[in-house]
Amino acid sequence: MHAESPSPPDGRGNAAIRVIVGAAIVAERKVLACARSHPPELAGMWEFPGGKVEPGESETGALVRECQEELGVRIAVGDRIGDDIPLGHRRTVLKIFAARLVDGQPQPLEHAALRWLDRDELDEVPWLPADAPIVAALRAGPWLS
Ligand SMILES: Nc1nc2c([nH]c(=O)n2[C@H]2C[C@H](O)[C@@H](COP(=O)(O)OP(=O)(O)OP(=O)(O)O)O2)c(=O)[nH]1
Repeated sequence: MHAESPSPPDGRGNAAIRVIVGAAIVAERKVLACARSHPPELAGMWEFPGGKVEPGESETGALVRECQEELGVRIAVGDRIGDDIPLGHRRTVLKIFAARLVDGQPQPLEHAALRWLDRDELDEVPWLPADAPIVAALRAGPWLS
């Protein structure tokens, strides 16, 4: 028996940390918001496209893959927005990156709906609760101005 030490906030040196990456895709001063279609308890809540970083994958690589799978687009990944966000599940963090479209127009291949939101529209959709600090950072920061 041993006491577990707290997870380091950035996951460095701890392979057990699960990272979920999300893309704040910005175009013409608007950010792309996506309505989840599953699981039932999350359906209808809005998020940034993304998902789990798979073993052996970089965070950027995972984000590019997820946006291709979910939206049918190629993105270029930019700077981090906000800090690591601990999720409810043990040892899971959410990291959001700014991104821009390189090829294609987003299609809701896995989501129930997509919306481009300008700064004044950010509160018009029910975001997943964990995304609140990112939405606040988008409102306060340079990305949508
Ligand atoms: N993609 C994404 N997930 C988010 C956000 N905010 C947030 O709390 N989450 C949570 C919801 C889910 O519990 C988890 C992501 O799981 P997921 O099901 O989208 O990941 P995935 O596509 O790799 O999973 P899978 O369906 O392939 O099993 O992170 C967000 O803005 N974007």
